[in-house]
Amino acid sequence: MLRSCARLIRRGIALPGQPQSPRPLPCCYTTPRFYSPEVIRDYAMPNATWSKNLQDLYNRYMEGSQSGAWERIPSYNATVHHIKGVPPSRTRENRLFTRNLDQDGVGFEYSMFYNKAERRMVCLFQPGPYLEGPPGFTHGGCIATIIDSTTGAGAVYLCGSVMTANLTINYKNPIPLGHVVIIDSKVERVEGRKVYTSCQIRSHDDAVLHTEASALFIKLGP
Ligand SMILES: CCCCCCCC/C=C\CCCCCCCC(=O)SCCNC(=O)CCNC(=O)[C@H](O)C(C)(C)COP(=O)(O)OP(=O)(O)OC[C@H]1O[C@@H](n2cnc3c(N)ncnc32)[C@H](O)[C@@H]1OP(=O)(O)O
Repeated sequence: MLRSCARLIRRGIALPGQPQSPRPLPCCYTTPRFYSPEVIRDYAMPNATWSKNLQDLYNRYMEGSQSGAWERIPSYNATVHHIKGVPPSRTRENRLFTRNLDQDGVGFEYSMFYNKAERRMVCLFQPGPYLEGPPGFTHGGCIATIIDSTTGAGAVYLCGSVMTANLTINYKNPIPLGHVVIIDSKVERVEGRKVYTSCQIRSHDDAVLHTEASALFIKLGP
């Protein structure tokens, strides 16, 4: 028992009633074991794994972007590239959770469009086979992730840097893997540092309401 407690403490894991001891980052975070520098790519562009439904919706919003109503949001595989601009190649191992797989089509396949006048961020989403929860359906945590990312991107585009403080989700109908859905989010109001957003997920043809959600983001300092 004593020996296993000592082992936990050595690994920096806090025992009940004890503060967590500082410990160095494991080497997998500090040495480039998992990545080699790669050319930066915009993941929000069509690829061969997109279904006709996803491609058709994308084309429709791209037409909307020609009138200036909608703006396509580029998407890279590290959050820092959104904030600091895009270097020619990746230099860090960290990856954005929704863009962390090397193979197209198996995970989060999506593209976002922003409507500034309506404070809306829309995400066209095709969940791949690696996002399974119940057999054949999308995992609820993945649905939460794409809602957080869409409402969060809407809050960022309106207000700058934010963090999610609260996310409330009503799962109404399961989302079959491979089916295309539209995540339609809106900034409802801004009160001081608080940014209130709402969101609905509907099937690509608008026939099924899959999910309803609201999220609160807090604006961060400069
Ligand atoms: C993010 C940048 C992305 C950039 C991308 C750009 C391009 C777009 C591309 C791709 C989209 C990607 C988008 C990704 C989105 C993902 C976001 C996440 O996953 S964030 C990780 C999960 N969230 C946390 O880990 C937060 C942990 N919590 C905190 O750090 C703090 O609690 C924080 C910052 C939320 C607030 O802390 P305080 O100290 O700054 O502020 P206090 O004083 O506590 O709160 C301010 C006000 O807010 C209320 N408040 C705070 N939390 C609340 C809550 N849970 N419910 C209700 N009110 C709350 C308080 O009551 C206070 O209100 P009163 O001013 O007094 O009226």
